[in-house]
Amino acid sequence: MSLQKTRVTLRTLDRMKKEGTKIAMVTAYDYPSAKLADAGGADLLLVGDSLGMVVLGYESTVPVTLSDMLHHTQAVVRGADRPLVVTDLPFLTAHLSRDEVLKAAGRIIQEGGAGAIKVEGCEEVLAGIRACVGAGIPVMGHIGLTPQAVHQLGYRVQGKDLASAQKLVEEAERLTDAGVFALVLECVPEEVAAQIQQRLPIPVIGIGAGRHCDGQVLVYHDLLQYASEIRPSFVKTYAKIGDEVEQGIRQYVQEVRQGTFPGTDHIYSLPSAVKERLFSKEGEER
Ligand SMILES: Nc1nc(=O)c2c([nH]1)NC[C@@H]1CN(c3ccc(C(=O)N[C@@H](CCC(=O)O)C(=O)O)cc3)CN21
Ligand SMILES: CC(C)C(=O)C(=O)O
Ligand SMILES: [Mg+2]
Repeated sequence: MSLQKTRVTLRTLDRMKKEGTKIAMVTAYDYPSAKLADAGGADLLLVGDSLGMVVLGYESTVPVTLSDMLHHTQAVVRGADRPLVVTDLPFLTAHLSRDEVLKAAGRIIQEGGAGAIKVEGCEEVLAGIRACVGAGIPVMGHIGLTPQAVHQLGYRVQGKDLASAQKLVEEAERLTDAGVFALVLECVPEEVAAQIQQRLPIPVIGIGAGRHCDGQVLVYHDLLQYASEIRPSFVKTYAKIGDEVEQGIRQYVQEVRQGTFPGTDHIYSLPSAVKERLFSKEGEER
Protein backbone atom coordinates (compact mmCIF):
# COMPACT_ATOMS: atom_id res chain seq x y z
CA MET A 1 0.00 0.00 0.00
CA SER A 2 2.79 2.44 0.76
CA LEU A 3 3.90 1.93 -2.84
CA GLN A 4 0.74 3.42 -4.34
CA LYS A 5 1.31 6.51 -6.45
CA THR A 6 -1.90 8.30 -5.55
CA ARG A 7 -1.76 11.11 -3.03
CA VAL A 8 -1.80 10.18 0.65
CA THR A 9 -4.96 11.52 2.28
CA LEU A 10 -6.47 11.50 5.77
CA ARG A 11 -8.33 8.34 4.74
CA THR A 12 -5.06 6.64 3.79
CA LEU A 13 -3.66 7.40 7.26
CA ASP A 14 -6.84 6.20 8.91
CA ARG A 15 -6.56 2.92 7.02
CA MET A 16 -2.88 2.57 7.91
CA LYS A 17 -3.68 2.97 11.62
CA LYS A 18 -6.40 0.32 11.39
CA GLU A 19 -4.20 -2.10 9.42
CA GLY A 20 -1.19 -1.52 11.64
CA THR A 21 0.86 -0.26 8.68
CA LYS A 22 3.54 2.08 10.06
CA ILE A 23 3.57 5.64 8.78
CA ALA A 24 6.89 7.23 7.72
CA MET A 25 7.15 11.01 7.99
CA VAL A 26 10.19 13.18 7.35
CA THR A 27 10.69 16.92 7.28
CA ALA A 28 11.32 18.69 3.97
CA TYR A 29 12.08 22.35 3.44
CA ASP A 30 12.57 22.88 -0.28
CA TYR A 31 12.06 21.38 -3.74
CA PRO A 32 14.98 18.91 -3.77
CA SER A 33 14.36 17.59 -0.24
CA ALA A 34 10.67 17.09 -1.07
CA LYS A 35 11.46 15.34 -4.37
CA LEU A 36 13.96 12.98 -2.75
CA ALA A 37 11.74 12.23 0.26
CA ASP A 38 8.85 11.46 -2.10
CA ALA A 39 11.10 9.22 -4.22
CA GLY A 40 12.25 7.48 -1.02
CA GLY A 41 8.63 6.61 -0.22
CA ALA A 42 7.82 8.92 2.71
CA ASP A 43 4.07 9.06 3.39
CA LEU A 44 4.01 12.47 5.04
CA LEU A 45 6.27 15.49 4.55
CA LEU A 46 6.50 17.97 7.38
CA VAL A 47 7.50 21.51 6.56
CA GLY A 48 8.68 21.85 10.14
CA ASP A 49 9.51 25.13 11.79
CA SER A 50 12.77 23.29 12.58
CA LEU A 51 13.67 24.91 9.24
CA GLY A 52 14.57 27.94 11.35
CA MET A 53 17.43 25.94 12.82
CA VAL A 54 18.56 23.54 10.10
CA VAL A 55 17.99 25.80 7.07
CA LEU A 56 18.01 29.40 8.33
CA GLY A 57 20.61 29.11 11.10
CA TYR A 58 18.58 30.46 14.03
CA GLU A 59 19.21 29.15 17.53
CA SER A 60 15.61 27.98 18.01
CA THR A 61 12.34 27.76 16.10
CA VAL A 62 11.00 30.89 17.82
CA PRO A 63 12.11 33.48 15.17
CA VAL A 64 10.42 31.64 12.28
CA THR A 65 7.60 33.64 10.64
CA LEU A 66 4.44 32.75 8.75
CA SER A 67 6.00 34.13 5.59
CA ASP A 68 9.03 31.82 6.05
CA MET A 69 6.63 28.88 6.37
CA LEU A 70 4.68 29.91 3.27
CA HIS A 71 7.82 30.33 1.16
CA HIS A 72 9.19 26.90 2.08
CA THR A 73 5.79 25.17 1.88
CA GLN A 74 5.35 26.33 -1.71
CA ALA A 75 8.71 24.83 -2.70
CA VAL A 76 7.97 21.53 -0.91
CA VAL A 77 4.54 21.23 -2.52
CA ARG A 78 6.12 21.60 -5.99
CA GLY A 79 8.38 18.64 -5.24
CA ALA A 80 5.86 16.32 -3.54
CA ASP A 81 3.48 14.22 -5.63
CA ARG A 82 2.45 11.34 -3.37
CA PRO A 83 3.07 12.49 0.23
CA LEU A 84 0.64 14.63 2.18
CA VAL A 85 2.34 17.93 3.03
CA VAL A 86 1.86 19.19 6.59
CA THR A 87 3.12 22.65 7.63
CA ASP A 88 3.85 23.86 11.16
CA LEU A 89 2.06 26.95 12.39
CA PRO A 90 4.96 29.12 13.61
CA PHE A 91 5.46 30.51 17.13
CA LEU A 92 2.56 32.48 18.65
CA THR A 93 0.25 31.96 15.69
CA ALA A 94 -2.19 29.42 17.14
CA HIS A 95 -2.64 31.49 20.31
CA LEU A 96 -4.16 34.52 18.61
CA SER A 97 -7.86 35.22 18.09
CA ARG A 98 -9.98 32.71 16.25
CA ASP A 99 -9.95 34.97 13.19
CA GLU A 100 -6.17 35.39 13.21
CA VAL A 101 -5.59 31.63 13.54
CA LEU A 102 -8.00 30.92 10.70
CA LYS A 103 -6.32 33.56 8.54
CA ALA A 104 -2.84 32.12 9.10
CA ALA A 105 -3.95 28.49 8.65
CA GLY A 106 -5.97 29.48 5.60
CA ARG A 107 -2.92 31.07 3.98
CA ILE A 108 -0.86 27.91 4.55
CA ILE A 109 -3.49 25.82 2.79
CA GLN A 110 -4.51 28.31 0.09
CA GLU A 111 -1.25 30.14 -0.75
CA GLY A 112 1.19 27.51 0.49
CA GLY A 113 -0.64 24.55 -0.97
CA ALA A 114 -0.19 22.34 2.10
CA GLY A 115 -2.74 19.62 2.82
CA ALA A 116 -2.73 20.15 6.58
CA ILE A 117 -1.25 22.21 9.40
CA LYS A 118 0.42 21.18 12.67
CA VAL A 119 -0.03 23.00 15.97
CA GLU A 120 2.04 22.65 19.16
CA GLY A 121 0.31 22.49 22.54
CA CYS A 122 -3.17 21.77 23.85
CA GLU A 123 -5.24 23.90 26.24
CA GLU A 124 -4.12 27.31 24.93
CA VAL A 125 -4.60 26.38 21.27
CA LEU A 126 -7.71 24.20 21.47
CA ALA A 127 -10.12 26.93 20.35
CA GLY A 128 -7.95 27.72 17.32
CA ILE A 129 -7.72 24.04 16.43
CA ARG A 130 -11.49 23.64 16.62
CA ALA A 131 -11.96 26.69 14.39
CA CYS A 132 -9.58 25.29 11.75
CA VAL A 133 -11.15 21.83 11.79
CA GLY A 134 -14.57 23.47 11.51
CA ALA A 135 -13.35 25.39 8.47
CA GLY A 136 -12.16 22.24 6.71
CA ILE A 137 -8.48 22.57 7.53
CA PRO A 138 -6.94 19.28 8.69
CA VAL A 139 -4.91 19.76 11.88
CA MET A 140 -2.18 17.56 13.33
CA GLY A 141 -1.51 17.98 17.06
CA HIS A 142 1.93 18.03 18.71
CA ILE A 143 2.52 17.47 22.43
CA GLY A 144 5.32 16.34 24.74
CA LEU A 145 8.43 18.34 23.97
CA THR A 146 7.10 21.36 22.12
CA PRO A 147 10.17 23.22 20.80
CA GLN A 148 8.34 26.57 20.52
CA ALA A 149 8.24 26.49 24.35
CA VAL A 150 12.03 26.01 24.59
CA HIS A 151 12.32 29.07 26.83
CA GLN A 152 10.05 27.34 29.38
CA LEU A 153 10.81 23.65 28.89
CA GLY A 154 14.27 23.44 27.36
CA TYR A 155 14.78 20.42 25.11
CA ARG A 156 13.89 17.86 27.79
CA VAL A 157 12.07 14.54 27.79
CA GLN A 158 8.47 15.17 28.95
CA GLY A 159 6.03 12.99 30.92
CA LYS A 160 8.53 11.24 33.17
CA ASP A 161 6.52 11.57 36.41
CA LEU A 162 3.01 10.31 37.08
CA ALA A 163 1.29 13.69 36.93
CA SER A 164 2.90 14.81 33.68
CA ALA A 165 2.40 11.38 32.07
CA GLN A 166 -1.30 11.52 32.96
CA LYS A 167 -1.46 15.07 31.64
CA LEU A 168 -0.09 13.90 28.28
CA VAL A 169 -2.77 11.20 28.02
CA GLU A 170 -5.45 13.78 28.82
CA GLU A 171 -4.09 16.24 26.28
CA ALA A 172 -3.99 13.52 23.61
CA GLU A 173 -7.66 12.77 24.25
CA ARG A 174 -8.71 16.42 24.29
CA LEU A 175 -6.95 17.04 21.00
CA THR A 176 -8.61 13.98 19.48
CA ASP A 177 -11.99 15.31 20.67
CA ALA A 178 -11.14 18.67 19.08
CA GLY A 179 -10.78 16.84 15.76
CA VAL A 180 -7.04 16.51 15.03
CA PHE A 181 -6.41 13.80 12.40
CA ALA A 182 -3.08 12.69 13.90
CA LEU A 183 -0.81 13.53 16.80
CA VAL A 184 2.95 14.04 17.06
CA LEU A 185 4.40 12.90 20.39
CA GLU A 186 7.88 14.28 20.93
CA CYS A 187 10.43 13.10 23.50
CA VAL A 188 8.28 11.07 25.87
CA PRO A 189 8.96 7.71 27.54
CA GLU A 190 8.05 4.76 25.31
CA GLU A 191 5.50 3.45 27.83
CA VAL A 192 3.56 6.73 27.82
CA ALA A 193 3.52 6.81 24.00
CA ALA A 194 2.32 3.17 23.90
CA GLN A 195 -0.56 4.00 26.24
CA ILE A 196 -1.59 6.96 24.08
CA GLN A 197 -1.20 4.96 20.83
CA GLN A 198 -3.57 2.30 22.22
CA ARG A 199 -6.20 4.73 23.40
CA LEU A 200 -6.43 6.98 20.37
CA PRO A 201 -8.35 6.15 17.19
CA ILE A 202 -6.04 8.49 15.23
CA PRO A 203 -2.40 7.84 14.19
CA VAL A 204 0.26 8.73 16.74
CA ILE A 205 3.52 9.81 15.11
CA GLY A 206 6.52 9.63 17.41
CA ILE A 207 9.83 11.43 17.53
CA GLY A 208 11.82 10.19 20.49
CA ALA A 209 8.63 8.44 21.63
CA GLY A 210 9.67 4.83 21.19
CA ARG A 211 8.68 1.82 19.14
CA HIS A 212 4.93 1.55 19.68
CA CYS A 213 3.75 4.62 17.79
CA ASP A 214 1.76 4.31 14.55
CA GLY A 215 4.49 6.17 12.72
CA GLN A 216 7.76 8.01 13.12
CA VAL A 217 9.07 11.43 12.12
CA LEU A 218 12.65 12.68 11.95
CA VAL A 219 14.28 15.87 10.74
CA TYR A 220 15.77 15.41 7.25
CA HIS A 221 19.10 16.95 8.22
CA ASP A 222 19.37 14.63 11.24
CA LEU A 223 18.73 11.28 9.57
CA LEU A 224 20.99 12.21 6.64
CA GLN A 225 23.58 13.93 8.85
CA TYR A 226 23.50 17.11 6.77
CA ALA A 227 25.11 20.02 8.66
CA SER A 228 22.73 19.87 11.61
CA GLU A 229 24.25 21.36 14.73
CA ILE A 230 22.15 19.54 17.31
CA ARG A 231 22.03 15.79 17.86
CA PRO A 232 19.12 14.56 19.96
CA SER A 233 19.73 10.99 21.16
CA PHE A 234 16.60 9.65 19.36
CA VAL A 235 18.23 10.32 15.96
CA LYS A 236 19.51 7.46 13.84
CA THR A 237 21.91 8.27 11.02
CA TYR A 238 21.06 6.67 7.66
CA ALA A 239 23.55 8.57 5.49
CA LYS A 240 26.28 11.15 5.87
CA ILE A 241 25.54 13.59 3.11
CA GLY A 242 27.20 16.49 4.91
CA ASP A 243 30.56 14.74 4.60
CA GLU A 244 29.85 13.99 0.92
CA VAL A 245 28.98 17.61 0.21
CA GLU A 246 32.05 18.94 2.00
CA GLN A 247 34.32 16.47 0.22
CA GLY A 248 32.84 17.39 -3.16
CA ILE A 249 33.30 21.11 -2.54
CA ARG A 250 36.85 20.55 -1.26
CA GLN A 251 37.84 18.72 -4.44
CA TYR A 252 36.23 21.36 -6.67
CA VAL A 253 38.06 24.19 -4.86
CA GLN A 254 41.34 22.33 -5.17
CA GLU A 255 40.88 21.74 -8.91
CA VAL A 256 39.98 25.38 -9.54
CA ARG A 257 43.12 26.47 -7.70
CA GLN A 258 45.29 23.94 -9.55
CA GLY A 259 43.72 24.81 -12.90
CA THR A 260 42.65 21.20 -13.51
CA PHE A 261 39.01 22.28 -13.70
CA PRO A 262 37.62 23.03 -16.22
CA GLY A 263 39.15 20.31 -18.39
CA THR A 264 38.52 19.66 -22.06
CA ASP A 265 35.23 17.86 -21.25
CA HIS A 266 33.73 21.00 -19.75
CA ILE A 267 34.42 23.69 -22.36
CA TYR A 268 32.70 24.98 -25.50
CA SER A 269 34.77 25.25 -28.70
CA LEU A 270 34.25 27.13 -31.92
CA PRO A 271 33.67 25.14 -35.11
CA SER A 272 37.06 24.89 -36.81
CA ALA A 273 35.92 26.91 -39.88
CA VAL A 274 35.01 29.84 -37.66
CA LYS A 275 38.11 29.42 -35.53
CA GLU A 276 40.39 29.62 -38.59
CA ARG A 277 38.85 32.86 -39.79
CA LEU A 278 38.21 34.54 -36.42
CA PHE A 279 41.78 35.71 -35.86
CA SER A 280 42.70 36.14 -39.55
CA LYS A 281 42.84 39.56 -41.34
CA GLU A 282 39.53 38.77 -43.02
CA GLY A 283 37.86 38.20 -39.69
CA GLU A 284 39.10 41.50 -38.25
CA GLU A 285 38.01 43.61 -41.21
CA ARG A 286 34.25 43.75 -40.67
N1 LIG B 1 17.94 19.24 13.80
C1 LIG B 1 16.85 19.28 14.56
N2 LIG B 1 16.26 18.12 14.94
C2 LIG B 1 15.14 18.13 15.71
O1 LIG B 1 14.61 17.02 16.01
C3 LIG B 1 14.59 19.37 16.11
C4 LIG B 1 15.24 20.55 15.67
N3 LIG B 1 16.36 20.48 14.91
N4 LIG B 1 14.78 21.78 15.99
C5 LIG B 1 13.49 21.89 16.64
C6 LIG B 1 13.28 20.78 17.58
C7 LIG B 1 14.21 20.75 18.76
N5 LIG B 1 14.25 19.33 19.06
C8 LIG B 1 15.06 18.75 20.03
C9 LIG B 1 16.29 19.29 20.33
C10 LIG B 1 17.12 18.69 21.27
C11 LIG B 1 16.70 17.54 21.94
C12 LIG B 1 17.61 16.92 22.93
O2 LIG B 1 18.80 17.09 22.85
N6 LIG B 1 17.06 16.15 23.87
C13 LIG B 1 17.86 15.47 24.88
C14 LIG B 1 16.92 15.00 25.99
C15 LIG B 1 17.58 15.13 27.33
C16 LIG B 1 16.68 14.59 28.44
O3 LIG B 1 15.72 15.27 28.84
O4 LIG B 1 16.97 13.48 28.90
C17 LIG B 1 18.58 14.25 24.29
O5 LIG B 1 19.64 13.92 24.80
O6 LIG B 1 18.06 13.65 23.34
C18 LIG B 1 15.46 17.00 21.64
C19 LIG B 1 14.64 17.59 20.68
C20 LIG B 1 13.47 18.59 18.10
N7 LIG B 1 13.48 19.48 16.95
C1 LIG C 1 10.46 17.77 14.98
C2 LIG C 1 9.18 17.89 14.20
C3 LIG C 1 8.06 17.11 14.79
C4 LIG C 1 8.82 19.37 14.04
O1 LIG C 1 7.88 19.87 14.59
C5 LIG C 1 9.69 20.17 13.20
O2 LIG C 1 10.54 19.62 12.47
O3 LIG C 1 9.55 21.40 13.23
MG1 LIG D 1 7.99 22.00 14.55
